[in-house]
Amino acid sequence: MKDSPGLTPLITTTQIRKRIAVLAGQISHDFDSREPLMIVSILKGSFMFTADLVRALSIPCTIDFLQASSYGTRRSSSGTVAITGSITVKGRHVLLVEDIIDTGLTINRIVDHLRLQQPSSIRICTLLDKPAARRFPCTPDYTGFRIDNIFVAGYGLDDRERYRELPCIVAVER
Ligand SMILES: O=P(O)(O)OC[C@H]1O[C@H](OP(=O)(O)OP(=O)(O)O)[C@H](O)[C@@H]1O
Ligand code: HPA
Repeated sequence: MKDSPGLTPLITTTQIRKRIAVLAGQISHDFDSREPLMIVSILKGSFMFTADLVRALSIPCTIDFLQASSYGTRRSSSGTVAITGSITVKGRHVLLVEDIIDTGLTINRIVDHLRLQQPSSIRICTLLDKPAARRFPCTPDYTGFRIDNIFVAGYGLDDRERYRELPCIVAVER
């Protein structure tokens, strides 16, 4: 990890790799008999998780992206989610891939947005879950790690656009 004051290691690269292998096994098993799974990666935060997850799957999939932004350069949600990108999910089995579910606002907005198109199913896979921070109900179908209500960065997640490139998850001092 880069030598930066205020960053405390929380989840190592090895722990992430091992957990993704388990998640990918579960997802591959659950969607085995269906048509290609439609992976929808929620940018920016999930770019690294998505890249590692899809390489560990043993089933066919397609990969699309939506960008959702509500934090901007803050450490708390602005309360509104800007969704950009246009994808077609009608009749598809969709797996939303998130880096983190915190208040739950972003994932709820995205699910509502995509349901209008009548997909066959929508499931949620998140690397990190912060249940103690939830303000909008959401129970992910696949979770990498449950964490306390602390601000984290690395492995795609940012603190004011910094640290996305770290290969591990760190806690950020407030
Ligand atoms: O559950 P919530 O409280 O809505 O928080 C989770 C969302 O917040 C982050 O996105 P952000 O808006 O920071 O955009 P980014 O992924 O581009 O960093 C993260 O990537 C999730 O999408
Ligand atoms: O803890 C977090 N870190 C980075 N981005 C986030 N978006 C919601 N929660 C977080």
